[in-house]
Order: sequence, then C-alpha cells, then structure tokens
Amino acid sequence: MTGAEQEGASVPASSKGSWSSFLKSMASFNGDLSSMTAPAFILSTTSLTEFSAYWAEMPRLLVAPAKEADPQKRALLVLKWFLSTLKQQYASRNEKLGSEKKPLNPFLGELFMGKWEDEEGTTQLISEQVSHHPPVTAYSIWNSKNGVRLQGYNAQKASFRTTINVRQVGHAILHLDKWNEDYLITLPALHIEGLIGGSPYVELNQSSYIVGSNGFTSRIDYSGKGWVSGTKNSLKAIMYPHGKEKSKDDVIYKAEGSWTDEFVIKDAKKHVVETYNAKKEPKTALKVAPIEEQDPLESRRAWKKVADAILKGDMNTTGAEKTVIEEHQRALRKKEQAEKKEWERRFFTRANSVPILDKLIKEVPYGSIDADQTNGVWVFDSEKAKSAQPAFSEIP
Ligand SMILES: CC(C)CCC[C@@H](C)[C@H]1CC[C@H]2[C@@H]3[C@@H](O)C=C4C[C@@H](O)CC[C@]4(C)[C@H]3CC[C@]12C
Repeated sequence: MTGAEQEGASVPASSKGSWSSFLKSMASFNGDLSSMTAPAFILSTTSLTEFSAYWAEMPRLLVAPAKEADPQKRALLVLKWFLSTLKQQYASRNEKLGSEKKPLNPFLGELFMGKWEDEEGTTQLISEQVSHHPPVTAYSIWNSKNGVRLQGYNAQKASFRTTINVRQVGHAILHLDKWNEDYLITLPALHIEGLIGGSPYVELNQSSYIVGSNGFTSRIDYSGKGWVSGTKNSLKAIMYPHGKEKSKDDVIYKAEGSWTDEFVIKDAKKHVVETYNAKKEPKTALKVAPIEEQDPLESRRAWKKVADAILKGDMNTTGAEKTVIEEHQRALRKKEQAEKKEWERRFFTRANSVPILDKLIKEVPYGSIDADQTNGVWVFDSEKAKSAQPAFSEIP
C-alpha cells in the first residue's frame, strides 16, 4: 500500500463487497481499460471524448505564445500553458467528484464539440473517437483570432502491478501561424493512487517533452508521494536548446512546483520569470449545444440514457442502455465488413506520414510515433471539417 492509500477510505458501505471483488479481478487485468468492469459508485457519466476539452480551458494561456516575439520566450510560454493544463487533465474529476471515476468508453465516430468565448475570441473544439479497437480519441482545437491550432490524438496502454499503470500513446502538436512554428507535445505516463482505500486519483510519473521547431526543447519530470517521502503532484522541468539535454550549462529555464498548486519558472540566473497558481487561474466555461440540438453521434446525446441511469444508481438500466449502444455498433461493423468499407471519420484522416512530427520526435529520447498502437497517425482534415460543419469556414 502506498502512502496515499492509507488516507481515508471512501467506498460506500453497500459497495464494499463489489469494490473488493473489483480489486481482486484486477489481478487478471488484460490491459484494455475499456473492458474493465467497475462497480457502480465509481462509474462516471462523462465519455473520454470530452477529456480533449481539458487542453484549452484557459484560452488566454493557450494563445499567449502567439503574442510573444522572442522565440525563446515563446517556447517558455508553451511550457507554462502545457503545465497549466495538467490539473484539468488529471485532477479535475478527483476534485469535483471526490475521486477519479471510470469514464464512459467512446464508440467509433463519437463526437464532442464545443467552444470557449472570451476576450481571446472564439476557441473551437472538435473531438472524435477515431478508433474503437484500440480506443483512440483525436481532437482539434483552434483560435483563429490568434492563429493558434492544437491537434492530437491519444490511446492508453494499461497494466496492473500493485496498481493501474497507464502509458499514453499519441501526442499533440501546437501550431502558431504568425511564427510558422510547431511544438510536439508528448504525453505523461500515469498511475492510479488510492485504489485500495476506494478513493482513486491520478499521479503522473516519468517524463514528457515539448519539442519546438524553433530549436528549444522542454523536459518535464513528474513525481509524487512515494512510500517514504515525496510530495503529491510534483514537477520539475528544464528548457534547453535541441540536443543539449544532458548539459547543465545549457539549461535556459527551470520550472519547479506542483501541477495542482503553484509552480515557478526561473531563468539561468535564478530570476523568477513566470509564476502560476493552478488554484487561482480563472477558467472559461466551455459552451456545448443543448442536447436536443446535438448530432446523434455527439457524446452527451448518445450517452444520455446511460448517464441518467448511472446518476440514479440504476444498474439494470445502465447495463441495458449500454447494450443498446454496443449492439448498434456491432451491427454497423458487420455491415461495413460485408461492404468492405471502413467507418468514415467525420473530421480526421489517417496520414501516411507527418513530416514535422517525424522531424521533431527525433529530439525525444527513445521517441517513436507507435502508429500501430493507435490504428494509424491521425490528422485533422480541414476540408472534411468545412463540409461537415459550414460554420467552420474560417479554418485555414
Ligand atoms: C478509477 C478506476 C477504478 C478506473 C480507472 C479509470 C481509468 C480508465 C482512467 C483514470 C484516469 C484517466 C485518464 C485521465 O487522468 C486523463 C487523461 C488525459 C486525457 O487527455 C486522455 C485520457 C486520460 C489519459 C484518461 C484515460 C482514462 C483514465 C486512465
């Protein structure tokens, strides 16, 4: 049991039996998170397609690099924005719901769309489930006013060894139109803490990278509360010119602190150049169309009956409504197989190669694209998007 697991247990009394059976069943876990059957109290009503929104809940920080003329500072602002997204991505459910929950497993073609409107103009989000086996979610987020585009996709490879360990496969690319600059962002590994006590939460581990086409790389190292020492949700990051990861003298900036609380970024002279407080930073609310106006493939509409049943704690209806969705999906796959066709993704296309990705990944030690693990390399297809959604005519 890790230090964090000794903290307060929170399995409802009526669910103690199902939680201990779940924990026992994890010993033979096959690594496919979508096939994991968890007890009712730990089920979330939110699908993984919605998680793509965590990248842009603070549009001001996302677009800040586009406004900076100095390339080195731009790379620094990209690092600051990325670090600011971590709390939303990995701790927001824990904070909002009291623990991490098991998200709904998206079906192929599931969509989640929305926008943020604030002083930075409109920031648009499209998220689409581009693969079911393995589960892969792709997304595109753009702010035309500031010429900022983020796109990426991800899958999770899980294993069980004392807890659930998850490696993320995939990446994101941030593009700044004004500077014709790209940043390749790799995704951190994570594990679940607090499993035995029934209050699961995410802790990040190992390292992730941000590689800029302007010659600067950032490496972020994650650590948490270990057996004996350590602080929850800790991070340390360094920014250096490409190829100089091992040279201490070449470190341009250093970040240190917590991704759920405060971190500071200092220059080589140890002067504070940026500070961030995750608890104080204001967020912009994401606007999503009312359910009745949504496309039938949109997440909240498609999962409504399942989500309502989960909220009522009605497991029979939850199971029955999930089966309706699964059987419909099976019928679609069967039809496609008979017609020798593949499901047409609405906004994304499988690419043979993405030159900027192939170039920047070389700066990541042991980095590889792992296309076989994500059913391909997925890119946002602006032509498809314009014809599917005429409102997106401003996409470059
Ligand atoms: C709680 C437990 C019993 C079930 C395990 C749930 C498991 C499938 C969940 C838990 C945390 C989830 C991560 C989440 O922290 C954040 C992200 C970032 C997002 O951009 C992509 C999805 C991902 C990796 C979630 C995947 C599903 C996880 C591992």
